[in-house]
Order: sequence, then structure tokens, then C-alpha cells
Amino acid sequence: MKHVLSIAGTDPSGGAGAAADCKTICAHGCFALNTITAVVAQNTQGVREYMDVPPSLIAAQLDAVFEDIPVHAVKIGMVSVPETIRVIAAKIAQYKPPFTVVDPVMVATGGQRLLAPEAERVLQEELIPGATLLTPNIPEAEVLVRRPISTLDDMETAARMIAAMGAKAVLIKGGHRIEDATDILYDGTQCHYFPGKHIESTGTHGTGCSLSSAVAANLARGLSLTAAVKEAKTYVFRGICHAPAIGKGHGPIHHFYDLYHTVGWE
Ligand SMILES: Nc1ncnc2c1ncn2[C@@H]1O[C@H](COP(=O)(O)OP(=O)(O)O)[C@@H](O)[C@H]1O
Ligand SMILES: Cc1ncc(COP(=O)(O)OP(=O)(O)O)c(N)n1
Repeated sequence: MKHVLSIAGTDPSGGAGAAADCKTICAHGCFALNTITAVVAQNTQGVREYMDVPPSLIAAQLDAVFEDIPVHAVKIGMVSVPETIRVIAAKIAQYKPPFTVVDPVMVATGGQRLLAPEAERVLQEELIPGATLLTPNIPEAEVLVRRPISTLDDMETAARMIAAMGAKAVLIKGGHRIEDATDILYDGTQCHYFPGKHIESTGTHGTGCSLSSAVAANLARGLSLTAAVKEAKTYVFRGICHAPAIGKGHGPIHHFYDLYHTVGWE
């Protein structure tokens, strides 16, 4: 069994952050490890408040995992402040996991910031270089390239510009598009399109967390980057299609649809 480490904030309503990551990793037949960066009071209706875990405790969590268990891939989500980013970047450089997927979480669906403005530069300088894959959504990519993105051509250009910041590959996610949900991957050489239908649904909380964790798990399982992204996109699409109606706001995707369906637990 492959071991995949999620480094992320919490979501007590279970749809995003560490909970989404661990469910996704398990749904891919991998063993889920996790390190918490921030404790977040949120639910399907939004983020209420959060507290960052002290950097020394993040470092201690990472040492505890890496010194004990081989880590086949890492997914990094909410990192919120410069000190958190610096300690994670240092530990990744120290332990050198084979794959590092970075989801540059900046703002939650409800509009609440999960990355302090002063942390944007540190993220760009210290976490993006060395990432196997960076997975910004369109608003996050706009922040990174400092220009608006409205067309597929804009997404391609942004992916190439962000790769120039040091990530080996960049996947711009199209969940914020209205006409479709096409994602575009720049693998360092060429762009690959992952077309997708835009589903009108409230079951989209944590789609970005789930997608990046699914890619990390697929890479750990030995898939190529393009196959890892293709399978991850299908997983999230099916999760949205079969989203359970949980909570009063934007609910989670169904992380275990295929498994539950097979054993008749639907
Ligand atoms: N309404 C939707 N219909 C179909 N696919 C979606 C929808 N919303 C998100 N996705 C897919 O979910 C993944 C996460 O995308 P996105 O929502 O843009 O990320 P984030 O959650 O970080 O904002 C992408 O593969 C995207 O295409
Ligand atoms: C702890 C935590 N991390 C990340 C997010 C954002 O989740 P994401 O999958 O990017 O998408 P939305 O659910 O915001 O669309 C979060 N809410 N909490």
C-alpha cells in the first residue's frame, strides 16, 4: 500500500481540508497520513474563524511522520502564514518525498481568506519551486500572474507563467468557469486539456482539496502525470454528480461513491 501525506487545515464539516484529503487518499487505495497546519471553524456555509498551528508543532508532526513511515507522495493545502510555509518548505527539502502536489489555497468558497496577503510572496518563493505539480483555481492563478484569466488561452498562458516560477508542472482548474469545467495542465513541455461539463450543483465544497489529493494518490500509485490528473478529474466529477445533500450550504462531494455503489451502500 502506498502512503500519502496531507498537510492541510481542518474542516469539522468533513468536506474540505484534511478530512477531504484523507477520504480521497483512502478512496484511492492508499494509506492516509496527515499533518494539521490550522484548526478551522467552518461548515458548508463558510469559514467562521481559524487558528494557525505553531510552526514548531507543524515541524514536530512532520518529523513524527517522516521519521517513522515512508511517504510516497505529499499534498499541501492551506498554509495561511509565512512561518507555516517556511517550516513546510524546509521539511520537504529535508525529507525529499518523491511527489509534492501543492494546492495554493487562498480563499474559501464563501470568500474568506485562508492565505494572509503577506504569505503570497513567500508561497511563490519557497513552496512553488520544487513542487511536482501546482494546482491553482482561476482566482488563485490570477493572483499569481497578476492578470485576469477569462479564456482557455488565458489559462494556458497563466500555466506557462506559473511554471516559470519554478513548479515542474501546473494544473489550472476550471471549476470557476461558467461555460464548462475544462482544466489545463502544463507539464513543463506542453499543455494538455481535460475537458469537463460544468455541473450546476451545491455539492462542490472541497473539490480543489479532493482533486489535488487524488492526483497525489495517483502519482504514488505509479500513474503518469497526465493519467493521474485525468483519473482525479473523473473522480471529482463523479463525486459532484453523486454528492450527498449534507449541510445547509455548499455540501461535500461523495468521496466514496464507487466503493459504496459496489457494495450496495448507496
Ligand atoms: N460545478 C462543477 N462542475 C464540474 N466540475 C467542477 C465543478 N466545480 C469544480 N469542478 C472540478 O473540480 C476540480 C476543482 O476545481 P475548482 O473548483 O476550480 O477548484 P477549487 O475548489 O480549488 O476552487 C476541477 O477538476 C474542476 O474542473
Ligand atoms: C482547511 C481548508 N482548506 C481548504 C479549503 C478550500 O477548499 P477547496 O477545495 O479549495 O474549495 P472550496 O471548498 O473552498 O471551493 C477549505 N475550505 N478549508
